Amino acid sequence: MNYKFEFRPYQRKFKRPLQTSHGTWEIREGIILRLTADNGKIGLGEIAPIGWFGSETFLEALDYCRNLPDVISDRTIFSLPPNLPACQFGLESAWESATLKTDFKSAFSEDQTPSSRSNYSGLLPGGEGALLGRQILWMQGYRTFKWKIGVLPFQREVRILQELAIALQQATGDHPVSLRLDANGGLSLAEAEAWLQICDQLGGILEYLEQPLPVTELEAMVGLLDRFSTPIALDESIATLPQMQSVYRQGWRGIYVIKPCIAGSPSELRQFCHLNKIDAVFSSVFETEVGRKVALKLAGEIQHSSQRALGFGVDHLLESEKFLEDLW
Ligand SMILES: O=C(O)CCC(=O)c1ccccc1C(=O)O
Ligand SMILES: [Mg+2]
Repeated sequence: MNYKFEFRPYQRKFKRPLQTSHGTWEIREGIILRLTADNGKIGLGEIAPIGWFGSETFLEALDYCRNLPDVISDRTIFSLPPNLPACQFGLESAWESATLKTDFKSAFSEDQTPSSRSNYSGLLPGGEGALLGRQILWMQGYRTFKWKIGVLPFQREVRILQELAIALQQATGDHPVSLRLDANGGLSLAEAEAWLQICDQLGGILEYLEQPLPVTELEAMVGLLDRFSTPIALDESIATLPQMQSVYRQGWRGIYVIKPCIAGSPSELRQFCHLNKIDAVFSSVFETEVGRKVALKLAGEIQHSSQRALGFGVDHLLESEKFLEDLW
């Protein structure tokens, strides 16, 4: 089968630049794909790379799209090299929706993704902003929160964490409350140990510490799993499927943060998660609704038994995605 291939780069601003231990992020750049099958059926897909995180860069993805012909075949879609994981995801998911029994709209009206905010983790603003941000997200219905650490000096962040934890412990309601910390690989071993000691003392509400150490420090992170009761989640270390497979073979039994939009082929991701019993948390890369729908559908197929909140509570951080309506 052949498909007409079209693509549109887009830019979407963060309302406030996002601070992580990798630096500041102001504009999310990505590419929307459109495949039109011979029978007229249309499938959309999204390429939303994060170069600093371990996928191809936006420019590498754009270069790949510019070099594709106007008409492509199934063979092209399923033979992308592993160094283009966000492109693999975008093309294959566009292909899935162009070849599905149902059309794009009805495929998603039967969509099973949870609509209650309590099933999602809300990403807090960095630094002191987390405290007010927590109140706002709470009122919107979030009960799981994620906060980036390794951005401000250690002592300042510890004080903010303690305030956050007290606020969360005092907040009332039936739904369990939890807090995730994400270091984006920016801690030293000594800092990670100090954080984990504090986390262990906070007890129940601390769900996990995400990617405390750089990608190269897997063994040290395995060591942390044994020495502290707060669980460790890998994120940057398992950005793409080959990395997930490698870490799994090396015996990682902590949490896996999966970002479907940069992991690679959705069908291979499905297969990996069905074959291997992993404790998975699905997570956004600030994609638009085109990629998010596919990612959440995958999460629903894979994460069904897990109680963990979906890491897709990020929309409040970005400007509107209305531009999607005028791309074609
Ligand atoms: O996982 C979440 O809850 C929100 C998404 C998120 O934090 C994120 C978004 C884009 C790039 C990196 C990350 C990250 O988890 O490090
Ligand atoms: Mg992370």
